[in-house]
Amino acid sequence: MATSQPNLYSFPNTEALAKQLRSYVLRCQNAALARHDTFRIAVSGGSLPVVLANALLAASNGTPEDTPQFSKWHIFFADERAVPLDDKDSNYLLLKNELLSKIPAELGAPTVHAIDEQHVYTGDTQALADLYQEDLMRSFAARESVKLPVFDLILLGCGPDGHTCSLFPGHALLREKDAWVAPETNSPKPPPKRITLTLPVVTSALHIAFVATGGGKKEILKAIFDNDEGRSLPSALVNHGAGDKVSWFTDHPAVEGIAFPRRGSL
Ligand SMILES: O=C(O)[C@H](O)[C@@H](O)[C@H](O)[C@H](O)COP(=O)(O)O
Repeated sequence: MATSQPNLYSFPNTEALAKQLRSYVLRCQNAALARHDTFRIAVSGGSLPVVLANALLAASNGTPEDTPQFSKWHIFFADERAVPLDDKDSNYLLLKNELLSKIPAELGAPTVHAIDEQHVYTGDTQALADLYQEDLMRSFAARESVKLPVFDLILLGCGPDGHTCSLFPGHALLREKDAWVAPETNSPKPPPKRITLTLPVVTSALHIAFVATGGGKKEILKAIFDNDEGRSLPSALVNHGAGDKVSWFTDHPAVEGIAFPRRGSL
């Protein structure tokens, strides 16, 4: 467990949030490119792709620091629904529609690691998770000694029950220690079949950001940040496991009445 605390940022509206999220993601990108000339990132579904697109498709100030170098990005999915890639429930389709298809050609194209669609049709969610883990191994485990992949950045959402990725409260998956990617066959949020990064993979990332906006998130954020009973919620477990590597990007309605100290800028 980390001894440091997560960073909780709160902004007046989603435009202000997107601006700061852009700075944050590009700082992570620039540090990663300086380190290993590639930027390995995982993204969630839900409301995140829209906010991310607002952040990244905004006009650059023209400096290299403020420019997404998409050709050096490897984008993975923090979780994905076991559906074909053109299904309305696919996180890949959502990201494609909101962001990937709108990236101007001069910014280059990212390498996107989608699930193996053929294994969606077999209905074998374990095999789907295993194949995605193999994809991660090809990208991260050049050496056999690599125990866990270390993403440069993982971008997450937080559900009204405190779930993140497809890690749901009280689920045995939260105790997974070895697998990098695991199947979920009975998700309380539809569709039921999914694959997800496991908690050790999430907390091993260099940077982890949650985006949670709107008054509908108020109660669950209070439970995560202010109440001891919320400690076992999946999103709280990310906070406890990764400490100040975690940054929450929220708007004011989502954190109304929360005692945990918050900041208004990076
Ligand atoms: O594919 C999914 O279902 C998501 O990855 C899931 O973990 C999502 O991030 C949360 O449910 C928050 O969703 P919202 O941002 O829409 O509240």
